[in-house]
Amino acid sequence: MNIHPSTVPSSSRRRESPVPPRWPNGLVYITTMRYHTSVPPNIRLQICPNATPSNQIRSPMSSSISIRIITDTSHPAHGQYGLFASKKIPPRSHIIDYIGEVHCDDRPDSDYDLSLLRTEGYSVGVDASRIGNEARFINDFRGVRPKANAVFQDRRIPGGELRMSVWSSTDAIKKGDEILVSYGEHRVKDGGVQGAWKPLRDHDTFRGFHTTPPHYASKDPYTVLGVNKDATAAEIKKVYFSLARKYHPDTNPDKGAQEKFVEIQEAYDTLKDDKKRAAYDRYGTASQQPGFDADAFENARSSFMGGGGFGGFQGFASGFGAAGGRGSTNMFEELFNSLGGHGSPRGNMRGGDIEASIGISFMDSCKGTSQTINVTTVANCGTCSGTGLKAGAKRSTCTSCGGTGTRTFALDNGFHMASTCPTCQGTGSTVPRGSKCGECAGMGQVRVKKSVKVDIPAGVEDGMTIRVPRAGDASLSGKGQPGDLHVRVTVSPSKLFRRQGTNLYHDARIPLHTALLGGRVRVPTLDGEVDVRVPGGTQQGEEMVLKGRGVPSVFGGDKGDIFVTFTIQMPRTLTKRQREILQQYADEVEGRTTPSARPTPQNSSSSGTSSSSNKDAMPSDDQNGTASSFKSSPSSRTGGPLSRAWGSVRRLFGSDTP
Ligand SMILES: C[S@@+](CC[C@H](N)C(=O)[O-])C[C@H]1O[C@@H](n2cnc3c(N)ncnc32)[C@H](O)[C@@H]1O
Repeated sequence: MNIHPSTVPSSSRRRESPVPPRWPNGLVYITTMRYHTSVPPNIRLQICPNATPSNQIRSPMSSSISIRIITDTSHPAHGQYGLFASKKIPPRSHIIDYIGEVHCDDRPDSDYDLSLLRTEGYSVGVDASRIGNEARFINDFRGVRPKANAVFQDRRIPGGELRMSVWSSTDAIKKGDEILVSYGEHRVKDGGVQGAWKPLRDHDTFRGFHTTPPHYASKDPYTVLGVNKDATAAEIKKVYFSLARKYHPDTNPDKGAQEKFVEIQEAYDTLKDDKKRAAYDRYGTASQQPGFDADAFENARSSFMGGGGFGGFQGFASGFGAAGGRGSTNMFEELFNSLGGHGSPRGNMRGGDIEASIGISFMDSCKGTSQTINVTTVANCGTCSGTGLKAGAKRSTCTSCGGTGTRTFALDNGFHMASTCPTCQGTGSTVPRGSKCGECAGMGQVRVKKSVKVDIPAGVEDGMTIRVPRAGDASLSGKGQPGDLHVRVTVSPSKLFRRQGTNLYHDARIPLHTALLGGRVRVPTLDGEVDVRVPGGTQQGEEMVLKGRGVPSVFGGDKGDIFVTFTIQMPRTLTKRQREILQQYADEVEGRTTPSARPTPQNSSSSGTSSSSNKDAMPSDDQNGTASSFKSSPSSRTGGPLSRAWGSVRRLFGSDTP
């Protein structure tokens, strides 16, 4: 079990870029992602492998966009803002990243919450409702234009952070045109766009996106249409028409017809266009993604792969996959593995860490305790033993990524970036239709509640985190180690002690006569109360130290001390006799003689006894032997008139003489 002080990072202050023109007051403009506390450390690591989130990567298009108020009264978002092209934006160009607050909590009221990733049971969003950049002003195309001219596509930026980026689609965006995306069909209701950008919780197709995923053919178009690689344009067209007629959703009531129809459309879109077909033949499915740049791809190939020949994207992809048979030293493999890995090491990747909190009493924090907490973790499905398959069924290689678990596409700056394959969620394989395990719906994993015993060592402090190894989520592959459970400890404050490190501080209230004459006071310790002797002449605020009675250090070492601070309680009223005696005391202190206030014979003798020894004013250890030092001021050790009045004062104000 490991313990460390809370390390919730206080985000360092960064200089942000100047606010763009027409940025509304009251909104915070940021160019780096902010991470909300709802993002667990393991998820944050998946999104941003580096400790510091990268700055907004300035796209070459950043000077081509501007925020404008929508003045067109026919626009459904009239009076609101939109993002416009201030210069021509070429097709398939990276326009901007969607920057905001990365979070894992539910934000049902935000209209600016865009889904970034779904992983390990978490739905990660980027919410730009209060803080964000220009991308938050991008509207939906419905009611504005017949179709969207931009798409969302996730990507890893140089530095490794996962971002949702906006790209122009296959056509250029003209200067002055509004940049419009599709928020997704489900968001259109009664002619208006409602609650846009919110996550689609239970829709497989939209995994990883709140919005419609960018449209690009993810399957082999030749296979989809059932034509040979060397089929002529006329042959392809003929097959397409016959398949389109067969699967058209208007005429085919089958459940899967619409999906098949879309696949056919996508395949035909690729093969009917000579350029697209040639790109597909050379680079595979990656070539159909927005932003794919064949030249940059070639450059990357020659620089990263040493110019070695390979036949196309699929061949390339297998270069870093487990089954590819290539050496494991190419840079892509290293990059991918460092980003969460989709090559062979992924199979053994440990499960995710989970977090929980626990509340304990002050006394338990000092003495240590053991508690059982209930947590919900991801566990391998008991029915299919984590395979996600029905008995006897087999997984098939993911056709979107060729089994690599990663999709690669080109950025407009010439880099190629990896992102988790949305079809297989990085596993490299999919469960064939009808083969899914009924218990876990093909996931191989289920969420289970379990009890975990957490040993809390003596000395733990408020805000510390205790790590319970391997009590977290099961590994995705079922082969790696489970993640850890991080338990944040909240310690309730004590009414008796203040704590500083291993030392404890206690305020002991003592009556005036005990302070003056000495006496005893009951002082709490971690092992029960002890009787502490108060030296006569104790001053307000003086301290006594009970050595070794403090808290043990959680990191090992000696126990601290208890510091007892004396607070003297003054009587609010005095009887006549008390007043007389005090008057006598005052006279003596000030050198006056008042007959009426002179002490009686008994008083004199008592006073004489006390004054002769003056022992009450001397510091002494308590009878339990715990008090080992006493810090007193020299002024408390005065004798003379004070000592002569001791006997009277003792009789009048108290009886607990030492
Ligand atoms: C992400 S914001 C877009 C920026 C927003 N127009 C603004 O000024 O802040 C999403 C919101 O914009 C509005 N919106 C965007 N596209 C729309 C459309 N096509 N029709 C109606 N409202 C739209 C809706 O109010 C929606 O909740």
